[in-house]
Amino acid sequence: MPLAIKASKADSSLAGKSSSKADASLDVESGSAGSEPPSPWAGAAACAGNGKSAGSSAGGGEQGRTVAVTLQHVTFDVSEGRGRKRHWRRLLDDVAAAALPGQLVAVLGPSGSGKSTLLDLLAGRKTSGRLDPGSAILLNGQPPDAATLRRDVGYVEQKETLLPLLTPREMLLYTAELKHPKDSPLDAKRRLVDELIEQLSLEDCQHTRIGGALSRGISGGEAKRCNVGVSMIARPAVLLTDEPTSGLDSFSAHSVVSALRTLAASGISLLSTIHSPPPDTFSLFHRCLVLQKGRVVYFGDNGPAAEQYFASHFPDLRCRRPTEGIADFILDVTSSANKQGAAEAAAFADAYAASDLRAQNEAAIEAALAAAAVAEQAARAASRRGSRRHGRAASLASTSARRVQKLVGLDKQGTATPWWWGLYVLFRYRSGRAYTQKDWLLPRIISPFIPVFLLVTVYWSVGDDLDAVHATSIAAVLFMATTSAAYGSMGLVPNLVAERAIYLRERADGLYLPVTYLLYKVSEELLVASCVSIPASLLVFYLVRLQGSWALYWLVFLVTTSVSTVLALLVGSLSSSMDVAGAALPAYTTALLYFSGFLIPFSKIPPWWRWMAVIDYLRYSWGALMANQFAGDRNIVAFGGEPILNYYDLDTVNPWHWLGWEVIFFCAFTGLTWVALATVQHQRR
Ligand SMILES: Nc1ncnc2c1ncn2[C@@H]1O[C@H](COP(=O)(O)OP(=O)(O)OP(=O)(O)O)[C@@H](O)[C@H]1O
Repeated sequence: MPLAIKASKADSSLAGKSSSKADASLDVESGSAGSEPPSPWAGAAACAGNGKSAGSSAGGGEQGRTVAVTLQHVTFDVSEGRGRKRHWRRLLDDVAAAALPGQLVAVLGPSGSGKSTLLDLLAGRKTSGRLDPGSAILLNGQPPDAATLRRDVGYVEQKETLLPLLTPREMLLYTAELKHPKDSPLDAKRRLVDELIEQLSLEDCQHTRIGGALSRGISGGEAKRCNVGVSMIARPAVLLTDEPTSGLDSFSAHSVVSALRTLAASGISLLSTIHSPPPDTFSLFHRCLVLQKGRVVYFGDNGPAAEQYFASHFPDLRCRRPTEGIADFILDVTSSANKQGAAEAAAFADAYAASDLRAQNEAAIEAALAAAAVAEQAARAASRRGSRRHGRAASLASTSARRVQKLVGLDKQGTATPWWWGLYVLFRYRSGRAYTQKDWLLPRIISPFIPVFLLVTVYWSVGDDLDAVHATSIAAVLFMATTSAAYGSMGLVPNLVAERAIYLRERADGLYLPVTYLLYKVSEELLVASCVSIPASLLVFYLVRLQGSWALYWLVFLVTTSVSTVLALLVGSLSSSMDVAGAALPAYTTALLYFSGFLIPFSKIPPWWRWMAVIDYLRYSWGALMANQFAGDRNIVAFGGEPILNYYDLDTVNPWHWLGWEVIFFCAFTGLTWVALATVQHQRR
């Protein structure tokens, strides 16, 4: 257990005196493994020198562009509680730090210290809270607009969002096809993928299926590195990674951080949150930013400099154990201080606030900003268009987090490729692979034939004798055919909910528009459903000996399946979880069966429920099938001497018109699903 941090209560003069020694470390080489970059602030010059600023460079994927990230006075609050108990809680308090080109910066701190919040803010992905007007989050000295964030900042979420059926190579190429302009040659995209596979050491698993929770695939470390590769496809100048080593053994964790280090060496500014890395892995980071309860406890070089800082500012602090890494030590002493009380918890941050190290860091950030401003000015002069865009850029520094999110979240409509290209790529890579997988294909082919088998064997040739008893059986056959089409799509819901994290990440990355995803999903399912529906409807129609037009029977069956498919998509996009979706769709479909006209004829439905029958798409399906079957002379007398269509209030129905109504339902549900996919947010950050 660490000693109580008595020294932390020392006044600022103590901190100031002792810091001078530690602060000298800013000018020396990083104590971490490897050689680059030579000085902590070397990137500032690089960024000023390349003349390409975040606001002025051309489209994403441009190699050699460098971007310095600077944070000044970043203060962020979220609201908690309801009604009169509502209050603001401070998650980040006056944070100042920087990540310069070529630097790998570790963001460290006890659980709940605000590490992910900081990354989310940097990426513009925070969906709630307010950023203090004095906060400045700048890329090359400029508040970024949505397009700049999308182009220059890559974000690797903690949980992998990879497509289980693809291999790492296919996953990267698929992302490249959507993230780069459609006109850029496929060979160039392949070369980029080759380069990333090499940088991330994915050669051995590049042709192995990624797999998922239930199917064996690549290892955890390989999946993490592939996840990083997906974010690197657009060649962002800044990469943010949230706990890239979580859940990995020490060897895999080291390989992931080594890969990040390689990426940093190519000029990327990299910030990564990390938890308890092994000492040799942590030594790969150039700099570290330590947060405690949202305040900066240390920002400086990793390795001996950090050790020296803590030793000189807190002489009463326990010594580092022989086998303990500096990251574990910092985490242990800050977490213990959190448990000891508010004064102890604040002591580390208070000491840093009063230290020369902080003053030096702030001066260096100012210098980096000045250098970036010179580069920006040159770039602006070179491009009037760039200048106009710059003028329009909303000030991220003085905006609320909701606005930040609006800039890059729901408003994020910009994609690198047109919608039809997105549809082609989704279909080619995702559907192309799904169609070859028996786990995906067989349930969709076999399940429609189960009700067909039952209908055919139970009602074999029943249509040969059109008497009152058989007419009732045929009405039941048509009702069951409708019901099976409605329930058949329910199996899609779990797949949709499970895929949501991938959809949200791909949308946030600007890979495609909601309408593209919707069209891909609907066409992927309906292509299979159309093929299966032909033999299924032929079997029922001719073996049960139904009458009327087979084409109409098939079309009604197909359109009903289509409506239920879109409905499954709608429920999947609206439901917050698998449990909700699993309960909502069967409940809604069962309610529709009551009002479909078979169980209760329309005129016998209580008046206050008739509206439900009017908007019940199954009523139009079954009604159209009945009108097709019993039209004209076939409208035989059934129940109580009444012709069957009259009994069911279907005597005036034109089956083609009712099929048209079904098509209208299909369009309406498709529109609603599009709105749901575009607006409903399930991830609150
Ligand atoms: N939108 C929000 N609304 C309310 N509280 C939030 C919100 N976002 C984050 N928090 C809270 O802020 C604190 C910091 O969260 P954050 O995820 O940034 O911590 P962290 O340092 O990344 O923690 P960990 O290491 O455990 O992942 C936590 O207590 C979290 O519950």
